[in-house]
Amino acid sequence: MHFQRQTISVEEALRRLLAGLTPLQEEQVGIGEAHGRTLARDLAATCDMPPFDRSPLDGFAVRAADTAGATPDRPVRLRVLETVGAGQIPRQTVTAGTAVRIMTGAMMPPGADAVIMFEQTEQPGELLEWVGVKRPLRPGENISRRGEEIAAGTCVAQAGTRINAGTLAVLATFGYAQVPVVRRPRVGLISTGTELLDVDQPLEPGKIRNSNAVMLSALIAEAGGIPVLCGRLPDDLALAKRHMAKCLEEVDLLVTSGGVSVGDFDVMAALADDPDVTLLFNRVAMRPGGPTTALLYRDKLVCALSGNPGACFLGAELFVRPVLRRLQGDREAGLRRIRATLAETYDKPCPYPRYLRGRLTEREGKLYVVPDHNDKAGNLATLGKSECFLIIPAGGRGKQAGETVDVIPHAAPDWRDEA
Ligand SMILES: Nc1nc2c(c(=O)[nH]1)N[C@H]1C(S)=C(S)[C@@H](COP(=O)(O)OP(=O)(O)OC[C@H]3O[C@@H](n4cnc5c(N)ncnc54)[C@H](O)[C@@H]3O)O[C@H]1N2
Ligand code: MOO
Ligand SMILES: [Mg+2]
Repeated sequence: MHFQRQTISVEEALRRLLAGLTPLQEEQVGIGEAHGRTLARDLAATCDMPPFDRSPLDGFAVRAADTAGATPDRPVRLRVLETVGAGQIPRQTVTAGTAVRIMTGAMMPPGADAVIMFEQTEQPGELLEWVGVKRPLRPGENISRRGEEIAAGTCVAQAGTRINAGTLAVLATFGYAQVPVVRRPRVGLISTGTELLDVDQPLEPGKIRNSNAVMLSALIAEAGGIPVLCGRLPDDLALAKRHMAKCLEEVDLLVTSGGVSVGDFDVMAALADDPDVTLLFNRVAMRPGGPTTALLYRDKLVCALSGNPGACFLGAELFVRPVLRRLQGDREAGLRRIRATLAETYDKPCPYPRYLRGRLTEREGKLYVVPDHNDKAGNLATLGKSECFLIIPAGGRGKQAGETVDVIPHAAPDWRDEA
């Protein structure tokens, strides 16, 4: 068994994982299916936005010069030529002494160079043949100019961007009914452990239900992958190899849980000696999840996470999520770190950096992180409440309340599985 292992940092482990990855192929999806997908190409504005000069208000389109000297007591009266609603094309030209009644979003009539809102005219709400303008306007006032926000040809969405509601609005505006996205990575999931029962099975002595598989499925889907459940494996090396090889044929990446430590039955650890395997790492300087392993099996990536639920969750967030983001072309795949003030002392010493689950709170403009003291690698009761990992550096006596620590927020879990 692999008692001698080279320990590498989390950053180095991530570097090794991402180094060999190239984004998967492009495919086209309808915009209705594009939410949560990742753009495969830069997309440009196909027209100016707005595409024509328009009114941002309900009011009157006028010539600013006509409104000089207007006051509430001495309004300037203009003759109203017509009414233009959004979507209509004005027929009249505004000339000296005239105005056009115009609605928000409607095209500006020729001749007009400003808009006055209803509220700044006499008798707003009444349909009259004239309008009394109660203040002077500057030329150009209250007009949204063609192309003022976005000029045609400008890049409006970049390759590698995760498509959210806002991106969808941009794509729709420019007529992208079909969207070029990166194919979603198919991720095989294998749970190792003779002790595992399915979720719907009654407990038996010495056994536990498989909680990692559904947790990992959800995390994979959140990161844009398609989880492919490849079943459970007893702790048998030959069987594990055969099963893994078969599963790998159908997927882009395999994620396993359990069997990475130095136990007699830790099958994933034993694979390190296999001639078909190139080991990327099998010990990371972190707690929990120190024995987290990554390897290439016949050139396909296998992330072998620790079986302990807390360590498995950490491994998935630190390593599997960035791998999936990179496979989808996200150039910034990696771990976003922020700094926060520790709200409660955590003074357990540890030879490696400790990645504690935590929650973020804000008080008087300052960001605090509250560590989860339910931090044994096998504990899972508080997983659902975790918002981030906070990092207690190696050695020393932990960190005192009030000290600053590095924090890795969980990626916003606003991506539900759309597979
Ligand atoms: N002598 C040593 N023993 C251990 C060491 C060590 O350095 N020397 N490291 C410990 C650490 S740290 C961890 S982490 C675990 C890693 O264990 P494995 O990844 O080999 O995982 P297993 O042994 O298969 O299981 C660990 C634990 O998790 C439970 N488990 C496994 N799979 C699931 C699942 N799908 N759902 C829920 N729970 C699961 C399993 O029953 C065990 O209790 O090794 C330590 N030992
Ligand atoms: O690396 Mo283990 O998950 O600390 O117990
Ligand atoms: Mg083990």
